[in-house]
Amino acid sequence: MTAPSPVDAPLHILELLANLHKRSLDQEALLSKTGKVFSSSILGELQDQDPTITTTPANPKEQFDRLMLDKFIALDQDKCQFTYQLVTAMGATNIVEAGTSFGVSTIYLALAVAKTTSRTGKPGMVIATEKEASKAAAARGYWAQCGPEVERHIDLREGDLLETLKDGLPEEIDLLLLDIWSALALPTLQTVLPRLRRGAVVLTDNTISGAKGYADLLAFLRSSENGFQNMTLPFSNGFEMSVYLP
Ligand SMILES: C[S@@+](CC[C@H](N)C(=O)[O-])C[C@H]1O[C@@H](n2cnc3c(N)ncnc32)[C@H](O)[C@@H]1O
Repeated sequence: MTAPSPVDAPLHILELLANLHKRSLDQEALLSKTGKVFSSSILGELQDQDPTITTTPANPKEQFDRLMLDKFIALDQDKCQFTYQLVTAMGATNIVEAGTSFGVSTIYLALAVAKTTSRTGKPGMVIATEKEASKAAAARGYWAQCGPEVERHIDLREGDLLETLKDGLPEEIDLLLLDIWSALALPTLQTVLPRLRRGAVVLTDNTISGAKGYADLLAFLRSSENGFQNMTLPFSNGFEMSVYLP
């Protein structure tokens, strides 16, 4: 028998999360033959399905971004629940999320931080990041539906995260969630790295199926001189848990 959800939250939030995960999976099923979205390689599959989509080799990134504008691409529900458990177990209160999209994983992070801050009295914040204004606005709408307990623990930084994460990070970060286009993962880690505390955790989505795109990140994480201990957790498509022990 499957264990019930570990997420301790009011019913309206659990129902909202279930609904958002379903919408995300429905979109992904339509979007990709493999059922998952990893990188701009999705463009070829999209064109097969809808010949009206034109890909211009000169600007595949722009085309990809346009196609992703209304897509959730939410972190899978079991990975979100695991992340919630981990954040709670660590007592993590300073978290960076790259990226945020419509804010599904952010809700789990904020719920876990809220729980720890109310127990310990420590301040805590999820620094969320999204470059698309329309996605950021929708995410804020979902967080408002969750209520002030969730909203007040999220600092959403709109724009390119390589800029928005440059300043104003807490002295010590407990956890970094890398749920971002693979090419951005290593630059994001390098931006946040100076603030990672000893014992901080970096979680990276899809490190089995996306191993090619993540080659530079995985080489960095697995190089002994960079201070990470890594394990690929056996979730669908892989979920890398890297503990920073320099
Ligand atoms: C996989 S989705 C994140 C899903 C989210 N964690 C969730 O579970 O709902 C990645 C998001 O990163 C955003 N993104 C891509 N490049 C970015 C950048 N340079 N700065 C900030 N956000 C970016 C995309 O617009 C997309 O919405």
